Order: sequence, then structure tokens, then C-alpha cells
Amino acid sequence: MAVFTSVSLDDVQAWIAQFPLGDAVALKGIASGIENSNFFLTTELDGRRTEYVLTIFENLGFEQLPFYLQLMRHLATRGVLVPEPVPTHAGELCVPLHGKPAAIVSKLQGSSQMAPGPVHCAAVGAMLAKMHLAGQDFPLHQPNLRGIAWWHEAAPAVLPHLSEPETRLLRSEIHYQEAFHGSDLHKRLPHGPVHADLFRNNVMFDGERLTGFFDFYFAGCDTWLFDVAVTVNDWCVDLDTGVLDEARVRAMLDAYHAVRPFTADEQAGWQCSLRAAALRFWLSRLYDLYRPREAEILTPHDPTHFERILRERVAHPAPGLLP
Ligand SMILES: Nc1ncnc2c1ncn2[C@@H]1O[C@H](COP(=O)(O)OP(=O)(O)O)[C@@H](O)[C@H]1O
Ligand SMILES: N[C@@H](CCOP(=O)(O)O)C(=O)O
Repeated sequence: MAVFTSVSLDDVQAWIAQFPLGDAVALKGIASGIENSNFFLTTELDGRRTEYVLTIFENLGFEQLPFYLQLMRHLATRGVLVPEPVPTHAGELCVPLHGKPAAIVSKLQGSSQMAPGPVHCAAVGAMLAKMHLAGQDFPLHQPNLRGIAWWHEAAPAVLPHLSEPETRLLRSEIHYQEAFHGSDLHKRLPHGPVHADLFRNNVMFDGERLTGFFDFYFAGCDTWLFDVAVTVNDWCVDLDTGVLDEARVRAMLDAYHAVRPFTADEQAGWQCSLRAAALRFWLSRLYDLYRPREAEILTPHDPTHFERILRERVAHPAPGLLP
């Protein structure tokens, strides 16, 4: 459960004058989410009511936010279904509210599909490919802040807490990934802005119709293949075992490939990328669990889920990128 920065409708009524949105008429805190304070905000302009999402960023600073918010705007203008940030009269996408950075974005319709079938996976795969292509000419650059450089920082913080088998797995996988990330193959993989956290809870569906990707606040520049691997590792697994469901994997990868064909290098790097994606979330979940906790940090996600997925990817090759 996130801790919210307390904001009243009165606070927002004065603050919203800097946006071309009319009056704020309702504000409702959103209970889910772990990083930021989110509110559904209803505005009224010329007698017409519209719902938006107001986010107060609890951990990110003004210097990091342009990458995420400009990326969302860039993608939205190219037809990728993502929330569109609303600029102020002065053209700012992010302005202070109670001393923290805050932004207003359009509200996506629908809800998260937490038990996806092949039809949902195909929709996500196709939109992900479209997103990667649309991001190619995005001018800003920010590395994936949870990439290999961060793994090197985080590992020493968690290693003292791990059992012998966990220690062996973490050390050997980082070693394996160092070789992969340093290889010529890795350098040849197509790359650009990626979502990097496209889990089931970060996509909206209205029935079987995908209405948008959101929560871009782990986005950065990395290989497109890493983004595909993160997405497959969440959408296509049996949540109890971490084993991939072939029908969902095929649906997602085939739909992606139909929009942006995978390269031969990507086929060669696929198994390594699935392992990298599993390692990334195992390590971040361990880090959230063991790092000295600040009071406002909430219940961490279970790291053993991604340890299981990593062990499974190491032991058994996943279905190939192409059938
Ligand atoms: N643009 C949006 N449209 C509709 N609902 C949204 C939007 N952004 C966030 N939400 C809602 O807010 C919840 C928390 O958002 P999320 O970005 O996952 O928070 P956090 O960054 O804190 O993890 C989501 O589960 C979703 O219900
Ligand atoms: N998807 C990550 C954690 C990030 O949480 P989110 O609610 O901001 O997507 C995980 O599952 O470890």
C-alpha cells in the first residue's frame, strides 16, 4: 500500500489554474501502486467533465521526469496507446505540488488483465513492437537505471542476506550476463527507449481491447529484446512455477514479429535476454526487501518468484523467438 502525499480538492482547485483544463471538480486517491501518489482527477471545462490521472512523484526528481513524460508524449503523438501528459499554459509537463514534482496525464479506460490469455498477449506484443518503432526518433537519452551498472551496485547490498545456493546463483548469473553484455552480439541488438516494466498491472484492457500501456517510470534506453523478455517473463508464465506457457509466448512473439520482425542477432540473444530480465527483477525485489527501509516504503514484492523464473530459464530453453 502506497503512502500518499495528502492533497485536497481545495489544493488542486488553485493549482490547476496553470493547466488549460478548467475547474477541478473531484479528486479521488488511487490505492494501488507502489512508487507514487496517484489520484483520479475530474475537471470541468465549458460544461464538459473529463477524467485525468494526477501523479505526485515521491522518489523521482525534476531532472529525471522529462525523459519519461516527453517519451509518453512522443509515443502518444505517434499512435501508441499511452497516457498523454497535459502541458501547463507555459508548456511544462511537470510542476511542483506540495513541493514534489507532479503531472497530469490522460486516463486510460478499462482495467488490468491479471489472468491473460493468448489474445491479450498478442495485443501486448503488437503494441510493444509499435512502441519500439515509434521511439526510434525520440531525441532524449537516459540509460535503463535498473540495467547492469545498477546490478553491480545492488548485488553487494543483498549478498550478505542470501543463502549459499542463492549466493551461487546471483554471482554466476551476473558473471554470465557480464559476458553477454560485453559481447559483439549484444552491441548489435537493436535498441532504443524501452518500457522495461511492462507487467500485467501496467497495461489496461477493455475486454479484449488493449487501451494502453502506462507507468513509464522505469523506462530507459536498452535493447528492444530486453523489453520483450521482461514482458514475456510476466505475461506468459504460470505464476506458481515460472514455467512459460507456449500458447501465450507464441501469441505475443508472433504478434510482435508481424509488426517489427526480429533479427537473426535477436534470435541468438533471446535465451540470454530472458535470463537478464529475470535477474533484473529478482535483484530489485531482493534489494527492496533487504535495503535499509525508509518509513514510507511499502510491502515489497516476493523475490522468490523471480528466483524461480531465473532457475527455470537457466535449466530449460524457452520457446524460440520464431516458431
Ligand atoms: N493513466 C492512467 N489511466 C488509468 N489508470 C491509471 C493511470 N495511471 C495510473 N492508473 C491507476 O493507478 C494505479 C497505480 O498506478 P501505477 O503507475 O502502477 O503506480 P506506481 O507507479 O505507484 O506503481 C494503477 O494500477 C491504475 O489503476
Ligand atoms: N514490476 C516490478 C515492480 C514495479 O512495480 P510497479 O507497480 O511500479 O509496476 C516487480 O514486479 O517487481
